[in-house]
Amino acid sequence: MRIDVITIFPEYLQPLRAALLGKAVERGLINLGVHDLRDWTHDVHRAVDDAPYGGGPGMVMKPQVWGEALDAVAPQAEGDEPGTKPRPRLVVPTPAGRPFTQRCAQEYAAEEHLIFACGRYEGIDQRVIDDAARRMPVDEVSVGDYVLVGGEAAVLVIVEAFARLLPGVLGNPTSAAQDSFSTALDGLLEGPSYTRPEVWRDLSVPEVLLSGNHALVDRWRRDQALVRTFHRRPDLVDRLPEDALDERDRAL
Ligand SMILES: N#Cc1c(-c2ccc3ccn(Cc4ccccn4)c3c2)n[nH]c1N
Repeated sequence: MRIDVITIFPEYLQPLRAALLGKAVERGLINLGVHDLRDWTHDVHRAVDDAPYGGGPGMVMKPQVWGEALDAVAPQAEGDEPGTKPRPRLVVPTPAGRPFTQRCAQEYAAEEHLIFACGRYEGIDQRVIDDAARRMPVDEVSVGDYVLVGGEAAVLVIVEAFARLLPGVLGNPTSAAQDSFSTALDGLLEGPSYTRPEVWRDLSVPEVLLSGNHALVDRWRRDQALVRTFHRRPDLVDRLPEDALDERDRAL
C-alpha cells in the first residue's frame, strides 16, 4: 500500500516511521511519502493561507498551493490507460467530517493508494476537495467530536487504525479479529484483560479465567463485553444483531 501525506509540518508525521508502523515501512508493507505543502508555493513568504471570504476569524488554506500539491502527488497522466495505476483515495481530516470508524479503517486497509491532506488554520478552501473529487474518491472524516489544531494528529490516528489491519503488520494477526468494534464481537467493546500474577495488591484475577474451561471463559468474556458496552457505549448495544438480543438480556 502507498500512503502520501501532505502537510506544513512534515516532522509531525515522524511517528509513522517508529515502532510497529515503522517496521511495516522498513519491510515495504507500506510505501510512505510525507510532503511539505510549502514546496508548492512560489512566493518569498511561502504563503499557504489567506483571509476567509465572507469574513470571520482565522485564515483559510489557499486552493492554488493545494491544487498543485495534489496534482503532483496524484498525477493524472494524460493518456493513462484506465486501471494501469491504482486510483488514489483522498482523505481529508476535518471536524466537520463523517465519523471515522473501525469500518472506515477496514475499508482503507483494502485501498492501494491513500493520500492524506492535513489542513491547518480554519481548514482548506472547499474548492480543493471539490476539484479533487472530479478525479478521485474523497472522504472528509472526523476522528472525534472535539476540535484539534490541525489534521496531522488525526492522520496518525487514522493510519494506525487501518495499518494494523494490513497482513503482516501485527505480530499476531488473530488479535485484531477480537478487537472492540469487530464483527466477532458484534461491534461491542472488549471486556477486561488480566495477566500474571494471580493476586496483585490483594486484587485477584477472576476465578473463571483460571478454570481452563474455555466455554465458561468465552461466556464470561461475552457477558463482560455486554456489561461494559451497556455502561460505556449504550448506543452500541442498541445495534446488536437480532440473534444476540437474548444473551444481552441474560447478561444485563
Ligand atoms: N479529523 C479531525 C478533526 C479536527 C481537525 C482536522 C483538520 C484540521 C485543519 C484545521 N483544523 C483546525 C480547525 C479549527 C476550527 C475549525 C476547523 N478546523 C483541523 C481540525 N479537529 N477535530 C477532529 N476530530
